[in-house]
Amino acid sequence: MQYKEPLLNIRGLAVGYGQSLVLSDVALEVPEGQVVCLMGRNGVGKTTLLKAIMGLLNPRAGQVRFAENDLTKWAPHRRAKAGFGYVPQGRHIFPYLTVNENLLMGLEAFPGKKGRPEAVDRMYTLFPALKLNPKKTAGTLSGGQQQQLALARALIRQPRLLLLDEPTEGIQPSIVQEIEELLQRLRDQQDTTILLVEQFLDFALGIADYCYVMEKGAIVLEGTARDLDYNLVREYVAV
Ligand SMILES: Nc1ncnc2c1ncn2[C@@H]1O[C@H](COP(=O)(O)OP(=O)(O)OP(=O)(O)O)[C@@H](O)[C@H]1O
Repeated sequence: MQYKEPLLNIRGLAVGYGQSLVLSDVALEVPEGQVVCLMGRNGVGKTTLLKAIMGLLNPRAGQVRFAENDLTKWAPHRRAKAGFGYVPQGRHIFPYLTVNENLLMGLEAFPGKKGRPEAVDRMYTLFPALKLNPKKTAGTLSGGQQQQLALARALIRQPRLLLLDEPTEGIQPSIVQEIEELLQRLRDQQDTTILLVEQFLDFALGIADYCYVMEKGAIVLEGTARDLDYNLVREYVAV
């Protein structure tokens, strides 16, 4: 059978800040249509890896391949156009803009995109809580609603690969469950491929097809969510 390259294919990635090297020789694959989760304690390098994948940090070695193209030297906006959607840690919504304006900002870099009202309506169908408050200033929403808005702003462009940095951080359990259901629906119905950074173990194992565990800038454990040793993963993730 012919080898099919995973949608996202990271090889030998080394990334650092100034003198310090944070990631070394990281290899990670995200097959099309799957949810892959990256876990690990605070400070092991998960956000650094997502930023390097998004093109916000330049790697010192290694390759980022997407849909069989080498994107390693591509700028972030070019990766976004190629189909990357990124929801950073801390959400980074525009607090002084309304919910509706935040959603439209998701399309801003894509002036040629037609069907804006349809795109916005699609997001309101996915996130009914946002539909209740389209004119509300985003900064006054609850943490859970802000997270939903950040997700919607990334999803409005229908990215082929969604990069999510700790979507459950600081969010109440009922909204965590809503986000879990949404990610499952995205994977199952819309065929969105997801790379999720997450420290909330039950959430991660509940949604992921495949998991990587990171320690001190290197992948130390990987496997399907079903086969991974729960207690061992917990040891790596527990503070
Ligand atoms: N802008 C920066 N300049 C210098 N060092 C940084 C910078 N950002 C992160 N680091 C360092 O890189 C290492 C990895 O940080 P990173 O944020 O990638 O970890 P993380 O696993 O995502 O942790 P967290 O869950 O706390 O976000 C840490 O030691 C951190 O202090």
